[in-house]
Amino acid sequence: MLRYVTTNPGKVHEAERYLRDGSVERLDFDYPEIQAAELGPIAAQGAREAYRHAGEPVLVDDAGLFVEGLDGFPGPYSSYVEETLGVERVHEIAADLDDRRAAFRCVLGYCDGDGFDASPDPVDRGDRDAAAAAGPDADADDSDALPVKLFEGYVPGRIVAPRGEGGFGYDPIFEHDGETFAEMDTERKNAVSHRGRALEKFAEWFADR
Ligand SMILES: O=c1[nH]c(=O)c2ncn([C@@H]3O[C@H](COP(=O)(O)OP(=O)(O)OP(=O)(O)O)[C@@H](O)[C@H]3O)c2[nH]1
Repeated sequence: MLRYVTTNPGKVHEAERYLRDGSVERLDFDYPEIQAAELGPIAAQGAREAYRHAGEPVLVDDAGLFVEGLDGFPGPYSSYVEETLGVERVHEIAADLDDRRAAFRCVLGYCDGDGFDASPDPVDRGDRDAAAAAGPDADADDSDALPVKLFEGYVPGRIVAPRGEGGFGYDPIFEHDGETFAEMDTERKNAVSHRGRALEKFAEWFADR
């Protein structure tokens, strides 16, 4: 059984379409997240932690909002900023910027405790670089050697005044193609979103392996 490991019901709701054949179940576990400038290393280490906890194949989802005019902030800190400042404050800060372009990114990390053909891609390389930069202690635990396969999704947009009732998180202030994510139904959001794109890549790879 594959476990989709997250504390965020909004993520699970969006993933259901891709995971609905009964072979995946949500596991509500708050795995420890490392601090890093990129999502890849956070998802990779999170997948290892989640696998160690679950003892069966896991998929974790690390996501964030990257605002151009704020040099990518809040990025990997999106969850913390949502909890502390709140989405409305992020919009207020962005409203003063000349450049309100933004992007959502999502990295899914899959770990089954086994080896598989983890052909290097830019995200995988980022993980290795980050592990090297973290110093020798980063490799102290044997589980750090567990291979993790990463899948990335990205969607460009811009920050606008809040509109719409759907979705979760920053959805009301993120506009793509004239609509905010909170104005889209789940199917429409999945068709264009960072998570939908990453899940599509994962589902294709998972079915073929
Ligand atoms: O408007 C949004 N539309 C999205 O599609 C979306 N995806 C993620 N986010 C936000 O970005 C942070 C992720 O943080 P995150 O990956 O650490 O997840 P999380 O802490 O919510 O749960 P977990 O999966 O780690 O348990 C959190 O603030 C999420 O609300 C989104 N906001």
